[in-house]
Amino acid sequence: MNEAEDYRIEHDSMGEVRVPAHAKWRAQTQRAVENFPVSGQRLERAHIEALARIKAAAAKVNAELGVIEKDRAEAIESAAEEVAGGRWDEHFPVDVFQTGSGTSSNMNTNEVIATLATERLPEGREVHPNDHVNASQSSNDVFPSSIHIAATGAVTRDLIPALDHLAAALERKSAEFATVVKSGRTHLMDATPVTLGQEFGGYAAQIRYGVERLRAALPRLAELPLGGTAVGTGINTPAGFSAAVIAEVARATGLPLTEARDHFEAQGARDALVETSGQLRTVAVSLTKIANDLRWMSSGPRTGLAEINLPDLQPGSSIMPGKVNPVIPEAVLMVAAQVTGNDTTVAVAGAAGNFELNVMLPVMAKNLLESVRLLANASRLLADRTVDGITANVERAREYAESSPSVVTPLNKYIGYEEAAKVAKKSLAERKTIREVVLASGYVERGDLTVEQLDEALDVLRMTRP
Ligand SMILES: O=C(O)C[C@H](O)C(=O)O
Repeated sequence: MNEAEDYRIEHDSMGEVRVPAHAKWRAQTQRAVENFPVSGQRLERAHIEALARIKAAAAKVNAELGVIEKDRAEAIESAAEEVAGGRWDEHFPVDVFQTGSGTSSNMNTNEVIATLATERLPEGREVHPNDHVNASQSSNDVFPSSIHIAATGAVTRDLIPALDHLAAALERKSAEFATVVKSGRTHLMDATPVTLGQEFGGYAAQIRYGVERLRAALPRLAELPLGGTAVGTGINTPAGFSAAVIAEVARATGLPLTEARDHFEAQGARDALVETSGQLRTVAVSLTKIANDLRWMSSGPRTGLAEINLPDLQPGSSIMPGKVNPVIPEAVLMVAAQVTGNDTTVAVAGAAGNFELNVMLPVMAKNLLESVRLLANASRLLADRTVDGITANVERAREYAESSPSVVTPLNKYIGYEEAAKVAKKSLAERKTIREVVLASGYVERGDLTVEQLDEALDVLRMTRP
């Protein structure tokens, strides 16, 4: 710490440490602050809350099981509630890139709560960070449990509602654009017609499936290793502790948390975090496809596709007057890139478990929780600031659909694929419509099809509902 700063002396099992006078944390946190000045990034708010919820529940159950005294337990519970509520976040200074088990953050939580709890008790009645706040626990079960709690909360309360919101916005546009016919594109080349409504319906389904994917991962994400303590065996934990603490945290948070079915899987591996991150990556991939389609369809206004208009949100250029850019889809694309990168980090970290513990836990937490937050915010912005305000350039979209050489496709059944290909090429070479070429090429006279059949076959809206 800074020499000029006011300090007090704290102790831990390694000796004395100078701690800033104002700090609620103690010696082990201070050592971690000095050992890990790496990124300047701290635990996410939801993560601190989850740690504190575990400490409150553990204190209650420890008192019920006779592990700690009632007055200390009540003081810990009350202090932990305040920490959970966010009042003491600035007293969580430890960098994310720290000890791989999260011991420094677990001890940071123990120390802050011990200080706050001691302040609530009569003079001389101390609360010890290890003996009381951490009683019946280890970082190895508490810290991963806190990640699972925070992630379950963030996925169910932030991300899934945000994705539902985006899907609903896309579904409204799908209905609004049900009869707006446009050229389909495959390989970025003109294909047979679709409606804009069909495209938006597809986007909505992508997002709905993303929600299904996340819900499918939730039962495993919500399984907690709590009670396994150091290596999954539950050493130093009284019988019944694990189930009772998890039930208490589930009650306090309203989340569907359960005890790990296998405490050795739950302690040695973090596969459920990897799985959830993979589902987040799929959502990011869906958003990338949607954002890119919106950018292409709104490109122009003169020299691009210009089939749709996105709402004008801000001047796009510092030098080109009047230019407006698709800024929200661009932000969404960057979020998706970040989430994809975060997923790689989570996967690499997830693969790094050895024997009874994974020691890349804080970085998994940071990346997973950041991905959830970014995706939730980006989905809401995309819905509210872009999708809701999209309008269609109906005429232009129809013009493209009608001029696509691929509208010749329904003629296959009358004149065969090879003749139809000749018609398509001729229409392009001679800059004529398919209809004009068919009429000029004698197919009607030869009895291959009637003019009525030709008009019906070339009806672009009909082609979208064969
Ligand atoms: O901090 C703990 O409770 C355990 C630590 O992570 C360890 O296994 O060395």
